[in-house]
Amino acid sequence: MEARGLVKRYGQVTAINGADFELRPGEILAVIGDNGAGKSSMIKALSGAVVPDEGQIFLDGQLVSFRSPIDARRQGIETVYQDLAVAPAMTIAENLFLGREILKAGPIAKLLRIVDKKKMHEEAVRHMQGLQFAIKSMSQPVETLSGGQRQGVAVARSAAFARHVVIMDEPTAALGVREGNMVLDLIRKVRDGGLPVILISHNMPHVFEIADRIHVHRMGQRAALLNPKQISMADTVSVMTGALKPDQLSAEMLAH
Ligand SMILES: Nc1ncnc2c1ncn2[C@@H]1O[C@H](COP(=O)(O)OP(=O)(O)OP(=O)(O)O)[C@@H](O)[C@H]1O
Repeated sequence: MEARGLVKRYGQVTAINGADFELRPGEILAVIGDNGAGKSSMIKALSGAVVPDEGQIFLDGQLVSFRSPIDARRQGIETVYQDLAVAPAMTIAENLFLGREILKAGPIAKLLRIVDKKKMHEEAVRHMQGLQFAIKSMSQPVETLSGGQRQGVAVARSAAFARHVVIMDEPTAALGVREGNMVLDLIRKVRDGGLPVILISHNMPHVFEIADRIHVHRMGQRAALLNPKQISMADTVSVMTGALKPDQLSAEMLAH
């Protein structure tokens, strides 16, 4: 996924100020930036939640434009939001297929929208096993799971339906250490399964643990693309706050 020169203004405020973006196949790209840097606005433009005033978005080299999140979803982009976006009273299997239920075969079943619970259950088991997600039963209501497991269900759902990109907005923010690590593992599995991941996070240790490249956002733009294997966390934070300019960094610290 690529974007060139994205702009979004809210009255006097320019939330996205000519931002470029690039996500490569098979990578986890972390997006970091101070509060108000415009990360969410850019991510919303990439996921159809905001229509940019200017700029272009490309998927596999093709120009695309999203009028809504549903539009972006149809084109293979799934987003996991930080606020544990699952339906607590429904089972894991039902949550995985929420809004995309598999209907039973035949015209009457289709007309009456009779869902094929057995098939959904089987598919859910297959998919969760593929992600090595340890759950006793897919018929368990999501409210009986821990916070980390719930977020795991949201991640698994996005991975099941995304064809191009999975976007995760602070997926570990509400979680404890062990649960956060579990979600990080799951994100790695999503990448290793072939889907590139955009991870918006304020959690530097998580970013450094998992990201292949780091997009630093500052004042509505991409300030730098960093190589987490070559730059320290302290220098990364300095780039984020503007204390360190990208041209003061060595070539290896920059990602290409
Ligand atoms: N719907 C809106 N209406 C008006 N101003 C907005 C709107 N959304 C964002 N902004 C403004 O745009 C700027 C960028 O906000 P944005 O939420 O994109 O930043 P952020 O980097 O995601 O911040 P945070 O890390 O705090 O979530 C801010 O000044 C914000 O007040």
